Amino acid sequence: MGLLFAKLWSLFGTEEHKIVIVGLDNAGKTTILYQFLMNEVVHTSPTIGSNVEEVVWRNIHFIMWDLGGQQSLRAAWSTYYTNTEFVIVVIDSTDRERLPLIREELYKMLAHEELSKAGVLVYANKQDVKGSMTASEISKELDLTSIKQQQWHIQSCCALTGEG
Ligand SMILES: Nc1nc2c(ncn2[C@@H]2O[C@H](COP(=O)(O)OP(=O)(O)OP(=O)(O)O)[C@@H](O)[C@H]2O)c(=O)[nH]1
Ligand SMILES: [Mg+2]
Repeated sequence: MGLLFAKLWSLFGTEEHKIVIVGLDNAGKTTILYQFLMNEVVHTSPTIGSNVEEVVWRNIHFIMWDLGGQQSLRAAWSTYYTNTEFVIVVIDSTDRERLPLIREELYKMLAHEELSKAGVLVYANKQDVKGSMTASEISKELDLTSIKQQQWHIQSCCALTGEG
């Protein structure tokens, strides 16, 4: 009986939630992952493939997949979507020129069957840089209010300080 209980408990105790972090190259995804993990800024280089880390917060285990954002790697994003509960979309708020491209990638991603019930968090990163776009500007440009199927939220942040 005790053994069974322990087994059940361990099942609940190790409940895991899968999160994928996507966004164009240089957006700050890897920096954000390690900010979550260690509250520290690590020196990053462009991610080839993915990084995966487990972040534990109040006994809840989050398995976070940080995907490479370079063009050649974006086609592989969809192979990570199975069982994903949350998607974090990281945007370089200084990168005005590529917003149309971000928009295209975002809606392509949201149309995926496996993400139809996922929660979406959009990070407007690099708010420390002067002249960066605000979260509301980005929200407007990306037409986020047109997203009806998923729950979404946009949050401005700075991965270097951990703000947001
Ligand atoms: N000023 C500023 N720079 C940042 C911020 N977040 C990340 N960076 C810098 O942006 C660069 C790219 O960061 P990464 O985290 O490697 O970007 P990535 O999205 O993982 O890029 P890929 O792996 O190529 O897809 C690094 O030089 C970071 O130090 C921020 O909030 N402000
Ligand atoms: Mg990276």
